[in-house]
Amino acid sequence: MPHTLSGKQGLEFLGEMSLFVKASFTILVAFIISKALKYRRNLQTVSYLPGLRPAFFPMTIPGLVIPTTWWNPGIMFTWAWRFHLYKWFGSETISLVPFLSGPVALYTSNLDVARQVAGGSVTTNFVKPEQFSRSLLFFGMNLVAADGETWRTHRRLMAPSFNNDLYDLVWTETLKTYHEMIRSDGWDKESIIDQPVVQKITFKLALLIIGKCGFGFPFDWATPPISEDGSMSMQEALRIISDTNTYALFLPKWTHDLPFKKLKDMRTAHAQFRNFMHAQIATKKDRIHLQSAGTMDDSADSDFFTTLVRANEGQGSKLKLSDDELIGNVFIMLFAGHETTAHTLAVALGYLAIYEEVQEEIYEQIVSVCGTENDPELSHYPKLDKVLAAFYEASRLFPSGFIMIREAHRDTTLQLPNPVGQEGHTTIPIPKGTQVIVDMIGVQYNPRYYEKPEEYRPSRWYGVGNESETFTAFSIGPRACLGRKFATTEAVCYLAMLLRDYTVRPILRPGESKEQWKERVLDAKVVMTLGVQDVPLRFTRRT
Ligand code: HEM
Repeated sequence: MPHTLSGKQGLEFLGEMSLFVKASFTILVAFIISKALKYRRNLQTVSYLPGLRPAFFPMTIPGLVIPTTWWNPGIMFTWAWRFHLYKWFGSETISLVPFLSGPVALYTSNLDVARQVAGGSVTTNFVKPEQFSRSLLFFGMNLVAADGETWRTHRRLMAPSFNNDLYDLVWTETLKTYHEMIRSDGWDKESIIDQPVVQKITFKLALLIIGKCGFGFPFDWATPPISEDGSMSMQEALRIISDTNTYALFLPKWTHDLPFKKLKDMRTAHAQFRNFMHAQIATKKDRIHLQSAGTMDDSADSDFFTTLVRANEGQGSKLKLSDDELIGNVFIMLFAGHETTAHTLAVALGYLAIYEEVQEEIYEQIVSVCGTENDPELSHYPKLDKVLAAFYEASRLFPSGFIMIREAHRDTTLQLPNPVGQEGHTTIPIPKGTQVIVDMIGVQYNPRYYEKPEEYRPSRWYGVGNESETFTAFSIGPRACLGRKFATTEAVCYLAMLLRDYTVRPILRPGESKEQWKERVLDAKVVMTLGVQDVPLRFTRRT
């Protein structure tokens, strides 16, 4: 017999239902009120500075998976809105206050503000927040992620290795590697070489140069570094680590073991890379022990890998590194030392391919400085300022270190310079825990500093010295990039050889114009650093 509700039961049921609806409604109202109160508090925190009011903070899972829209800017908004963002709000420093979830932050495209937060002086009120440095800490504490006394120790240990002997070696090895590439990839047998993804060669080059010069690895173009079991090249492992770093950063740790292909690749790459580093460290330790015993000459071992391993062994320095710090620094130097340079070289070649007149101007300088027969020498470097400018300008438009995240570790203030044309500044309070993000894309597309910032114009850097702080893509102040001269030495040498021997042109799709190619190809993609889409190029040997 079908079960039916009596009148009394029906009333009770409706009563319970309405109780449930009432309870849900009350919870919803309480939730909305608490969010609204929190939102108001957050607006106070940023002194009601104009800015974005999205649902989520950009560096959260929704920020990563949902494309850039007005209600969810996502991780790419500083790139997607690079021409308008700060104009919209009439300020070079804006706030970002999510109304659903995530911390508040200030984003700045102003260099004076960047100096106040990212300069990294001893008395700084701002530190690198650990939750965002996590992607750099997979393998252990290191120079890039560290702060305070730990940072000072790591920097003091590493900085002396970045000297003229190193740059001499970088130059020599880049020349050698260029010739190896020409021979082993068969470029010497063809007059036209198509590279559908130029990053394949720029990444290989940059990894080999950091490996040879910074670590003394015995690899070359034909036999690049591979994992201990031979199953994965280290270039591939580092690419996967970089591509999947957002999973590692934002997904809870337990999810990393789930049986999805991306996660499996991530685990394999991490394991292979870790084994590779352990094997290299073991080999280096053996050498150091033999050298200490006087049975091996140590004059050739001046690379920073030796410095790190010695510090781990408690030799040669008062500064001791733990095992985790050793492996953390090995990873960071291999990583920072190649991905940044490789992306920027790909971008520079992409722009030079479409701006033929700029390419010709640079070619003429190369030939006038080095001739067409002999390889350039390191002493030519200062005279190849147009080559350096081509690289600098690529790095301005695609700054591989695209955001520098800092957090106030005590209550402090910031001086925000008034808009262009108005003297003075406005001081705003910054409560402890507030994030201040230096938007390097914003800085480098800021019309206050660059005329027609959207244009690729290497000439703006002609004559600008290698150390000049007017060039900001390597950051500023005591925490500026330690590898700047390393990167520019490698880039100038490689570009000088390549552009002297070959013309570079874009590989266009049928019916595609150069302008359309530029729109399609010279577009950013975020991995661990800011990269560029696959750049397809044609190299034609100059006769
Ligand atoms: C185009 C190439 C490069 C660019 C645009 C670049 C950019 C940067 C930026 C913006 C920072 C500051 C990051 C922050 O404070 O959050 C930085 C730091 C650093 N870079 Fe580079 N970099 C490049 C190449 C290199 C190379 C080749 C190496 C090593 C050989 C290197 C090693 C480092 C290190 C160790 C730091 C940390 C310095 C410190 O905190 O004391 N970089 N780089």
